[in-house]
Amino acid sequence: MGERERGDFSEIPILDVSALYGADQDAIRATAATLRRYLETVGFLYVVGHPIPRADVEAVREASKRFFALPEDEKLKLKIDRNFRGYLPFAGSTIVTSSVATVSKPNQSESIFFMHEVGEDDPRALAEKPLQGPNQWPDEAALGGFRETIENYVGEMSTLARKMVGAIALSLGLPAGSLDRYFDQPTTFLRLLHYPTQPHEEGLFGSAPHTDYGFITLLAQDDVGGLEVKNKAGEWVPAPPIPDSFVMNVGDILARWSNDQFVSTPHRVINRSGRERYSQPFFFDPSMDETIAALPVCVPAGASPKYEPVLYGDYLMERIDKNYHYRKKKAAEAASA
Ligand SMILES: O=C(O)CCC(=O)C(=O)O
Ligand SMILES: [Fe+2]
Repeated sequence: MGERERGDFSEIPILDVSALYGADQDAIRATAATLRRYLETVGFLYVVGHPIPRADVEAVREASKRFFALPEDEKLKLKIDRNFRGYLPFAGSTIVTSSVATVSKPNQSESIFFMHEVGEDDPRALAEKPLQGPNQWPDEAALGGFRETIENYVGEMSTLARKMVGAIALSLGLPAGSLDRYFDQPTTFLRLLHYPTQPHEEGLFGSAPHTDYGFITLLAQDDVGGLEVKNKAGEWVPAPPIPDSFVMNVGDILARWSNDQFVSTPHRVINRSGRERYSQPFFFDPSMDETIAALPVCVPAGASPKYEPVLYGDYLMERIDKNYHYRKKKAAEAASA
């Protein structure tokens, strides 16, 4: 890709990140510089050359398939709770804050969320801080090894995400560790998604056009395809499966933090393959109690930042309450109380 402006792309670029795991400073800088270009122009890229074993990605996919194959009443025992952990049944979320389209039909997917683990006796859970509590795990008797598989993957993905945090800092000309403190207690979501094959129907999506809320997303998908990313011309550019890659994208808080230097690009899923699709996005976000204010390096001299500073926890709660049916009623009640 040459000099290009934001949104001017017709395919999703591929970045080999293996240099980030070595000691060659020139190679690290070159990787960071390329990353910067992709985050500025596309907001999406494939990450290859990472050290996460294919078997660990596939183990999560197999665990996901086993979970979604359970009877609905078993899955509903883990129904998503006030801390946003658990099972979201088919047609349980509608994206209403989309800037891309007026969305009314429910997403054609079911999913289960696992967030960063917060034990019942953790001060954050005891203080009833929003979105801080334990995960809901399936019965070991029904799905042996499930929790271990998920927790191992979350550990590996967190390490990769921290590598990318360092590369993003470097890409902006900051010291590699300069953003680390924002992720001391990261807000993480592993979402396991199951998309049945869907009928041809206007305005019907597996995942309706949206942008992601957080900092970065690292997504593993199976070999079915169906993810599409919107370019400046309004075309939906496919992000087809590439073996051993993660699709990485900029979320809204990274765009905001970068004063819109980096772009949070709309994307959607339509699964008309005739096959079931499984994907596993991992969302890696700042600590809830960190304030996100425009990075000075991203604000032109003499200009003011485009956005007010925001506490990440407040920002996230607002986004989540707007987007999920099951929370809307509660949020409205709280607002009128
Ligand atoms: O399943 C996918 O490929 C994308 C899912 C997605 O965009 C999301 O959950 O935010
Ligand atoms: Fe997304």
